[in-house]
Amino acid sequence: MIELKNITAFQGDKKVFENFNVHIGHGEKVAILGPNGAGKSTFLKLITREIYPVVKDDSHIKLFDLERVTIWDLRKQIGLISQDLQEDYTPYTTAIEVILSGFFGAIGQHGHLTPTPEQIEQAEQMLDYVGMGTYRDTHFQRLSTGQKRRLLIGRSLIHKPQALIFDEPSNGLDIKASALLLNIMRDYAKPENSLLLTTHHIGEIIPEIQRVILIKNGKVIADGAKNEVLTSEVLSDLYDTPVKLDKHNDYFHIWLD
Ligand SMILES: Nc1ncnc2c1ncn2[C@@H]1O[C@H](COP(=O)(O)OP(=O)(O)OP(=O)(O)O)[C@@H](O)[C@H]1O
Repeated sequence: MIELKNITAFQGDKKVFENFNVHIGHGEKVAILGPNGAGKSTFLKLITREIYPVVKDDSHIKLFDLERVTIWDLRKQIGLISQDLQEDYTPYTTAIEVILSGFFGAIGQHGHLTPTPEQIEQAEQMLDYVGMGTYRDTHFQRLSTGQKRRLLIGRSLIHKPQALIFDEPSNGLDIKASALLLNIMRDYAKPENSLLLTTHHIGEIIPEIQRVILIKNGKVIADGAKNEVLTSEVLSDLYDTPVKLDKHNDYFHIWLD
């Protein structure tokens, strides 16, 4: 479904990746871990076409089995959560407009994007699902960080995408909202749906995520089955910090050693 081959990519003047290779198949659920600055968001931004790789003969990015995919096709296929997206919303967008914008792959609701009555009804149900029903017409600027994040979660799901791309989705969420996020991811993680999650919270790797990719300094240092990749030694090395890892009910927990 997603193939990055021999990718070289920059963020500003910083070369983040050189000959970077990753392949993710249909229906895979994958967690991407790595220290700050490792390249996790850059990887996701290559997929969402927020940044483009250096053009080279032997490199390509294939998305949804297409060499060429328009940004609009892409937005129909994926549901996205990222900090950048949250920052792109204008202050006067209302909560329901944030959700509705997901139908159009747009940031906010503009005059030329007219939702149908069915879409409005679905958006209202989604507001309830993410616990934001009482904020239907509240402006984005009047919401807390976690409330904004709940709206983005709703926005990412409303058009029933075949892949969710969640870049640190739990930023700013309280315990109840984090639990809601885990439930939402588990609900979504059906065999036909794909999920790519970056997180610094190991406990967010839901049981349905079976593959973990570790990135450090722009390189994949491990990629494989969760139970093989995630060990105290490997994570201590990844974060240059001694940590202990434990597993309980198919969830991992980490603490400082
Ligand atoms: N807009 C930018 N201009 C220049 N360099 C950037 C820019 N954005 C990111 N970088 C650099 O690119 C590298 C990779 O950043 P990236 O955001 O992909 O890391 P990350 O693994 O997502 O980190 P974090 O866990 O902190 O979110 C870092 O060295 C960072 O400093």
